[in-house]
Amino acid sequence: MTQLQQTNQQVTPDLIRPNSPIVVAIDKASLNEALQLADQLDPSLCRVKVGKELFTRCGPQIINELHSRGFEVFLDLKFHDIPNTTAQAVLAAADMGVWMVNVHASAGLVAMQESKKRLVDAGHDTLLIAVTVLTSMTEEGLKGIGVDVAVTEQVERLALLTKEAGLDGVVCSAQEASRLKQLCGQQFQLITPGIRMAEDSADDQKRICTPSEAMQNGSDYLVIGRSITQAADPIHKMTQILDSLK
Ligand SMILES: O=C(O)c1cc(=O)[nH]c(=O)n1[C@@H]1O[C@H](COP(=O)(O)O)[C@@H](O)[C@H]1O
Repeated sequence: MTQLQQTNQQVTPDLIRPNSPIVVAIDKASLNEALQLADQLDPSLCRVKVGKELFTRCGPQIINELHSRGFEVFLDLKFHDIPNTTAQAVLAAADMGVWMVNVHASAGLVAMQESKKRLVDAGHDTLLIAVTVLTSMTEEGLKGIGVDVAVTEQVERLALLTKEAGLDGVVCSAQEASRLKQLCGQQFQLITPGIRMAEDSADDQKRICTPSEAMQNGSDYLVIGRSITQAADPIHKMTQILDSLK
């Protein structure tokens, strides 16, 4: 580990490791709104995800604030760049002490391998996962970007590439989870957004599942945003979701 990396690393306070598959996507537009929501959530019942909007507005301060409240944080910045840039960005994320970080599998094998190597070399145990095909995409959407195969085929191809690179798992739709567990093994972690209760609006998500379907299919973690964050009572909604998993 270099001196620079050492000095960049945050000392993370003691975090609570919840026995829960739920990761709440805190897709809010300001530090205040994000913390207002976080203060209603319980770090023993869920983890939280910080994505592009919130991180671009608040920077590392939001990570520190969530850590100080005991939350394990998934920093979802979906890095997609040349290998050196991707790997250095992953290292910078891990230096903040986050629980999980992601890249796009379509950045390629070398970018993923290099990212994993820099985490290992720096002694980080941050989980590193790769996005396969966004849950907002359909076969038609893939065709539009020149990928002329079925969504499931592309998801499987990118999951196998991610496994080959030595990453911990992938982001996929829960609709693909049982097939990916067969293909990549039980240890390969499946993080699944696009989770909706039957009564919820799908919004811009295309490949969706209910929480219980997702768990039955083999998801390890359920990323849930608007169903919880835009509910009149987010805690009540989360309790309903947890009950639906019993
Ligand atoms: O990497 C992600 O978290 C992600 C990948 C993906 O394929 N689809 C997807 O929706 N996400 C994220 O998961 C969250 C889903 O939010 P809701 O649709 O509001 O539940 C958002 O923060 C997305 O950025």
